[in-house]
Amino acid sequence: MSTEKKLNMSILKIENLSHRYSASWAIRDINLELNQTGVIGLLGSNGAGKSTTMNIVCGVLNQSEGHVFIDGLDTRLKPEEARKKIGFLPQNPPVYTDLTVDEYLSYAAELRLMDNSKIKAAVEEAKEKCQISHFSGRLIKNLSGGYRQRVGIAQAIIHKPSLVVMDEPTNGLDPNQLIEVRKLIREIGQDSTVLLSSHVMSEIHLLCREVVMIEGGRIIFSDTMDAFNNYMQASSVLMSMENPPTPDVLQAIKGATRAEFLTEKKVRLYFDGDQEITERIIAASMEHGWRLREINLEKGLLEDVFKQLSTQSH
Ligand SMILES: Nc1ncnc2c1ncn2[C@@H]1O[C@H](COP(=O)(O)OP(=O)(O)OP(=O)(O)O)[C@@H](O)[C@H]1O
Repeated sequence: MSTEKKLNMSILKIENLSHRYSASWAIRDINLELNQTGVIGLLGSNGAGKSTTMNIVCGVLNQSEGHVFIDGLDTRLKPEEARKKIGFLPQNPPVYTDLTVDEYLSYAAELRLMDNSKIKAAVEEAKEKCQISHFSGRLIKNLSGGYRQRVGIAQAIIHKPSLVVMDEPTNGLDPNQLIEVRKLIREIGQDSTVLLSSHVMSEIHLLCREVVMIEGGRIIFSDTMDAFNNYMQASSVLMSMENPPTPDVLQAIKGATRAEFLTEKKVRLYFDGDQEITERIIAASMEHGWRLREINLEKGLLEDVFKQLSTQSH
C-alpha cells in the first residue's frame, strides 16, 4: 500500500539551476519539483552532477545561476529558515570521531538552530528511530560503518525536516548493513520527502517511487518508477534448457545478436529489441526438443539506459 502523502505546496522546487566550478558547467538548467513524501531517487553515473545539485539544495554550495525553494523559501534569500527544513547526509559527512553519539547529535541539533530546550528530547527521538540508543555514550570512532551511517542519518533528521537529502547513503556498507540502512531510509520516507542519490539502479528500484535521472549535468528523465520500468526495453533474455543447442543455432534465431552460455544449461541471448523473440524461441524449442524450462526478458543495463536517454535528450 502506498504511504506517500501529497503536500499542499512543493517541498522542493528547483528552477533553472546551473553551476560551474571553473570554466565548464557541472550542472545546467536543472528544473525539479517535489510535493509528496516518499523516497525520490536521483540516479546518475559518476560525475553526472548529483552531488553538485544536492550540495546547492542544502546550501553547502552557492549556485552560479537559478533558484532553489524549500517549502517556498528561496535558499539564497532565507538561508537560515530554509536550513531548518532540510536534513543533509553528505557523501563524505564531516565525522567528529572523538565525540560520543550524544555529543555529536546535540552539536548537530545546535547547528540546525534548534531551541536549546528541545535538543535533549530530539536527540533521544532520533537515536530511537535510527536504533542507536544503546550507543549513546560511545565514541563515533568506535562504531562500525553501518552504525556510523545511522548516526549520520540521525543528525539529518534530528530537527524533523520536511526534506531529507542523502548523497549515496549506502556507499561502502556491507550487505547486512545495506538492508538495515535501506529499511531505515524507507521509514523516514513515510513522514518526509527524501531525495536520495545513487548510481546503483537496483537500490533505486528497491527504495523509490519516483526517479530523476541526471547525466552530463542535465535531467534526462523524471517520472515514476513504473514509467521508468516501462520505458526500459529488454535487450536480452535469460533462459534455461535441459537440452540446449549450440550458440550458433541460437544466434540464427531472427533478431538474436549473441548467445552467451553462463552454465551448460543456462544461456543469455542478446537481441535487437524486438520483444517477440521470446515466442520464436519457444516455438524453436518445441520444434527441436531443447526442453526450455525458464525464459525471462531482462531489462537493459543501466549504462545502456543512460546512453539511450542522453542521446534522446539532445
Ligand atoms: N570541487 C570541484 N571543482 C571542480 N569540478 C568539480 C568539483 N566537484 C565536482 N566537479 C565536477 O563537476 C561535475 C559533476 O560532479 P558531481 O560530483 O556533482 O557528480 P556526481 O554525480 O555526484 O558524481 P559521483 O557519483 O562521482 O559523486 C563532474 O564533472 C566533476 O568533475
